[in-house]
Amino acid sequence: MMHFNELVLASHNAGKLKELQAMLGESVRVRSIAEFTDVEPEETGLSFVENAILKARNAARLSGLPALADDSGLAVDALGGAPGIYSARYADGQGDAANNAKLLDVLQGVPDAERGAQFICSLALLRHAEDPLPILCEGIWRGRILHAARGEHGFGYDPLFWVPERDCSSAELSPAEKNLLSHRARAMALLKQRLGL
Ligand SMILES: O=c1nc[nH]c2c1ncn2[C@H]1C[C@H](O)[C@@H](COP(=O)(O)OP(=O)(O)OP(=O)(O)O)O1
Ligand SMILES: [Mg+2]
Repeated sequence: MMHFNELVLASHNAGKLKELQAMLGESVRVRSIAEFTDVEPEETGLSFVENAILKARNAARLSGLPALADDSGLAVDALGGAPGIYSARYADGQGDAANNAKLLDVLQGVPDAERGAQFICSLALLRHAEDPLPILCEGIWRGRILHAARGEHGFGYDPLFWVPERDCSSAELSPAEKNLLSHRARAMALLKQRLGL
């Protein structure tokens, strides 16, 4: 079991930060990496876990605090798991709307039965920048890619992600409900267990 008073969240994504903060609740004082830098580290890893460690290590180094990073993305069955770790960069850095437009375009004509997909979240917590044994947790959320965007909540690919257990898109879920079901919620539940929170 491990206790901190404070940790830094190593993400520059406002949607993610909101969700992670809500899930951590009052259990720990959360600082943002934005207090320490505007520069985003290059995500050079070939797996979610490598990128999560890289981002957490960078944040721990810059802040001197324990650091939690989230590397996540969408893996589409019909695309062999793409965009995967490249989800944020799918449309060459043009942002969420362009990423979603590209995904719809690439999946044009693919029938529902072949539109299965999953969100993946890899969390890495480093107690300090040289921590040789990061705490690693992951979560997966299965769904399917819609034919058009639905809903206004969330961020990223949420408007295109059909949630079978709720019969709506991820962007139609309330923030509280998404935070009970999502890949990030599952990974965070495991992390909280590991930390005794
Ligand atoms: O719950 C989610 N709902 C919708 N989309 C999501 C979700 N979770 C991840 N995603 C998408 C957004 C982005 O296209 C990619 C994450 O990329 P990823 O590099 O981990 O995050 P990021 O660059 O936005 O922020 P940062 O690296 O500073 O944490 O997957
Ligand atoms: Mg990123």
